Amino acid sequence: MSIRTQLPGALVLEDGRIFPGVPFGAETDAEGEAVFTTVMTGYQEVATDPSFYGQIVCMTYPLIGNYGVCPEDDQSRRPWIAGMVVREYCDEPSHWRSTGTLGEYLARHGIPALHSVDTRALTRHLRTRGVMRAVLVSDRAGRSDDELRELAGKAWTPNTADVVPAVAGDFRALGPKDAPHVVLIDLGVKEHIIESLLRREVRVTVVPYGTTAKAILALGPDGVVTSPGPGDPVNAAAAVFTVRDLARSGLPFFGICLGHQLLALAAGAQTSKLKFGHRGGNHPVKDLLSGQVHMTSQNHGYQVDAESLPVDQGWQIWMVNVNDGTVEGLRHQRLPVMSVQYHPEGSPGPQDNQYLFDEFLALVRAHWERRQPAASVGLAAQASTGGSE
Ligand SMILES: NC(=O)CC[C@H](N)C(=O)O
Repeated sequence: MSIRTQLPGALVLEDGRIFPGVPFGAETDAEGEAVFTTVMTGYQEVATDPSFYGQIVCMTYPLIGNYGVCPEDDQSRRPWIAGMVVREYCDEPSHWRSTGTLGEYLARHGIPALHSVDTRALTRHLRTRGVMRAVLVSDRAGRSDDELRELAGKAWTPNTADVVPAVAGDFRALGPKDAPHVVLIDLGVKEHIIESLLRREVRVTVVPYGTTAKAILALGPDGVVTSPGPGDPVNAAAAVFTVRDLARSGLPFFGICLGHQLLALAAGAQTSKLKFGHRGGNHPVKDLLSGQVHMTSQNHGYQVDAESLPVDQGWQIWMVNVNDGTVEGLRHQRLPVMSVQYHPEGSPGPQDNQYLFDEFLALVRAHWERRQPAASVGLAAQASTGGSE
């Protein structure tokens, strides 16, 4: 028996492969879908990104935990991952913002993790075979490999039901009252999306999953954002009609990740599962209108099927992934509607695509200005240019 097989814990995949490891975090078992992300930093943002709900995340970057955790980096109210798998874990973090270790943090939330796992072999396996069901066991003692394989084969995954209600948030009114008004449909939003909007001095009303288009329009928005979220988009049916009605209403609309997939479904297009998804901080995406390539932060397992998009109804593929050609953004020729499959807010990942919030909010501001009485628009313009007379 090699030393590696004597490690106390293991990640067991549904196809029978076993990856031994040493437990940290909560000493318990977890089930979910095994996926990998290639981001080099941002393990806390990954853990608290609701789109990772029900997934056991393998971090390909080989050293995790070295800068600890801090409350400001949380992207939502708690970590949602089912488990984490890393190569080397650092339990003695060093960073001026750190308030504790990743292990304590995961333990506090009941989430198990493994270190000393051969994450390169695991990643190559998932890339070749595709993401799959898995169980993470902290202590294998008393259970045979075959018993564990059976558990892995029956593991729950977030792909078979509507999992948005598990993560989605409540109603929130944020930002200045007298400002362009964005309504954000929260399907599992990351805080940095909300911060990216508020930083640009708009009013943001966060509404829960299930809010109807009629109720949203009654709030008097100047634009609507539909957030990222977990699971298979076809299961988030409660939002498809809402998105369809809002996109058709003529209001500026920005769909992000799950929001982009729901926009495509609302347009009559189809979505499908990618073999191993896009999760990382350096996915190149080409804007087909400008010809520019941007480095993007991504976390998705599903895609919009390009050939199913009703182009005869004005829908356009705006962006594509340079690595595999998948659809990364949509626009409409007549409606002020845009969507991206990636994360313009980064966190983790590059901030290069923050410009998308500027582009969307330019549409939102134009809508707001059209609604103002002529005299007050003049005053607002004077105030914003520093005019005092
Ligand atoms: N980040 C997201 O919104 C992900 C969307 C969807 N759950 C997917 O995996 O494709």
